[in-house]
Amino acid sequence: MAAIYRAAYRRAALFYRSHSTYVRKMRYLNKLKEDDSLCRQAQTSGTFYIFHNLSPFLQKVGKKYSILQLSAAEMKRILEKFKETEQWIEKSVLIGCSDEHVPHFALDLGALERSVIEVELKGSFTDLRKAFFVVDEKDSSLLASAQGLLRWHDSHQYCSKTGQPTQKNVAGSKRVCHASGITYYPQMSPVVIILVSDSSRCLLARQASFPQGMYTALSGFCDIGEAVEEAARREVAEEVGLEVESLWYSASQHWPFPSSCLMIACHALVRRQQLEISMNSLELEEARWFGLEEIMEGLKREPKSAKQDNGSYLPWFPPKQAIAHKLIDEWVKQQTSQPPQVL
Ligand SMILES: NC(=O)c1ccc[n+]([C@@H]2O[C@H](COP(=O)([O-])OP(=O)(O)OC[C@H]3O[C@@H](n4cnc5c(N)ncnc54)[C@H](O)[C@@H]3O)[C@@H](O)[C@H]2O)c1
Ligand SMILES: [Mg+2]
Repeated sequence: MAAIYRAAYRRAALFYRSHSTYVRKMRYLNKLKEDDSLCRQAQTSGTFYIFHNLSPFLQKVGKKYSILQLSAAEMKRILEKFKETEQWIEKSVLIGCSDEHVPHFALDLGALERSVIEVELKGSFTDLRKAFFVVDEKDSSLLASAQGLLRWHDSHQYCSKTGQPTQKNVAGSKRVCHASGITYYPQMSPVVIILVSDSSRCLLARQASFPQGMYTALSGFCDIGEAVEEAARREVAEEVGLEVESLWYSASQHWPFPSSCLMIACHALVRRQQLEISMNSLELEEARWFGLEEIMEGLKREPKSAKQDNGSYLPWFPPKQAIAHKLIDEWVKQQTSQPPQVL
């Protein structure tokens, strides 16, 4: 028996020595997703981020907003206040873990009285459209993915083939319809976002629904069967009537509005021979070229200071939490650090 334990100990020690903190963490999370009883046990020692009808709970200290992590014991105390049983904990979804393998869960308390929780925990459930932009950047991506997963569960309670209820696994990484045997997995919609440039200017556009004065890069949902490159070329052609000459990938981001998009951000150069914009006015209100100076001024401008005395608005661009901001920033860096490219 002792030999078996020694061998197991040696294997564990080897695993710890030969894998980084990151690898161990990812392996642990993967195990929690696959193993219901391990995950149920993890819920008793994990921390909880709470939501109310998809709005995350925020606390304000001075001018700073932060998200609250409840311990399992605090979570239990809140639920007991409502005479709700711990069964509620089963509704939570796994959203990550610390380097020390403390698992993090998100739980939507939408069925409970909102104001009672707010008074008890000294904070407020805040619409994600505000919360996303006022918390620290790492917290905004955590809120976005937690809300995305909770939203997906909320809207996939029934099997689309049989109409029967689906059941989530403990971690919330899938739902199963036991009548049909179909397994459903959380989904995101791929969206391309493209910053078009003619090498000395870049093209930004606005939709009529945008806040006044805000311009951003072109974007669009990928069609089924399309590669990212094809979607990017099609969107540029559809929205502004230009043909992309070359395209390169920059970065990606999970974007929670209106619901779970995977933003795939690219830079594109268009043919110098055809720089005339032919805007699709069903989708866009305005699309135009911006020079470097105007972009640099727009990046410094706050939405609040964009309104002029005559009622018109000076251009401003999405905040740093949006991947469009990164694309615009990168374009400025290209312009200021490299000689202009000749097509
Ligand atoms: N994070 C950022 O920096 C950033 C910047 C720009 C746009 N976006 C996001 O990109 C998304 C798409 O941008 P867009 O409005 O230009 O797209 P778009 O040009 O494809 O037009 C939207 C239209 O596409 C159709 N559509 C096709 N597939 C869809 C799907 N899976 N979900 C919803 N609608 C679908 C609908 O008719 C919708 O009205 C938006 O959700 C927007 O919030 C994010
Ligand atoms: Mg679009």
